[in-house]
Amino acid sequence: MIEVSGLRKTYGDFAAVVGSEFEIDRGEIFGVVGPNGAGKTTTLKMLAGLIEPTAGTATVAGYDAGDPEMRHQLGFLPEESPLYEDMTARSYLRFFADLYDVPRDVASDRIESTLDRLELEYRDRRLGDVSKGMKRKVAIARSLVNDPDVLIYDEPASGLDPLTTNSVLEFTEELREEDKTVVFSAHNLYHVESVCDRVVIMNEGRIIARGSVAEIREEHGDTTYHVYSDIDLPETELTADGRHRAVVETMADVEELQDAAKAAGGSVTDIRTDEPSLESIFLELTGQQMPSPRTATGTDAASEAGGDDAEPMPDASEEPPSQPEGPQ
Ligand SMILES: Nc1ncnc2c1ncn2[C@@H]1O[C@H](COP(=O)(O)OP(=O)(O)OP(=O)(O)O)[C@@H](O)[C@H]1O
Repeated sequence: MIEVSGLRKTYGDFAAVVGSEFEIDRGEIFGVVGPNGAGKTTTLKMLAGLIEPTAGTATVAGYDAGDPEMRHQLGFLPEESPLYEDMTARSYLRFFADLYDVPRDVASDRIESTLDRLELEYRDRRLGDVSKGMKRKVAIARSLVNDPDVLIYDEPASGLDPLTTNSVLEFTEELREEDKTVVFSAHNLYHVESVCDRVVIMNEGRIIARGSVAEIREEHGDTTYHVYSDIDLPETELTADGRHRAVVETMADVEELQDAAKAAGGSVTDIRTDEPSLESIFLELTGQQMPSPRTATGTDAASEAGGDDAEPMPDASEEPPSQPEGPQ
């Protein structure tokens, strides 16, 4: 569904993206992760045809990224998605559906069912008066008004309260069930771990790891084994709950412990594996810390309830350039 080859973007002497290569299958949720400045947004914008690559190619649904025909197959959610605050969710989405020439009755059904699935209340409330989480959901609904096959979401759940974050991630998974292809960038590795089929980890413009989370774990992370025995051994320590435990890194070490326990007249009673989190692998690969899920999701619950965190009125020109121009 998406093919990227030798994709590169430079600004003067600075390379924001350096020769990316990847393919994304139809119906896949594909994560692009990395620290600030890694090149995630630049990559996504090149896929969406919003930034012209300096070199290389990106094709989406068989079209070159940037081909106007491709836009009909694509829904793009920018990292910041200021909306027309004087419109309601319904009127805003109808407006975009009209711009995409979606027949009125089809648009109404699609908009209502999308808003139902996103559990969006206050559909007739002024967008300037709704919470950040609701605005994000409206922006997500906007990405679907033309029923595209490919969704490119830049940090879809960033800065949302945990409840809204879960609802957005679950919604993303539902899109996969409809055979839509979703590419999303994230700071928060928990988001990636929970929904992505495959990921690329970027750092300083380069892809430094790729694959399913399990594959990345296998290739870059060290699994440790927690071995519990019913007898004290030189390798074991006493845990808080009074058990003898050794922490080792290979199965050969586990077998040695089993032999040692047996030789001492005891036995190994339990073996648990401790898999490294994507977060710790990421830290090792990039040397950079990612925000914890708690920090990254933020706490927007109050604003979700009260809707008193209205963002400043955006200029209409701040609308993402991938979408048709709005009312001025
Ligand atoms: N128009 C531009 N001119 C010059 N440099 C740019 C431009 N756009 C992006 N960059 C630089 O390219 C690098 C990659 O930026 P990008 O926005 O793609 O990173 P990112 O991984 O999305 O980061 P973040 O998580 O902070 O959004 C950054 O160092 C950024 O400063």
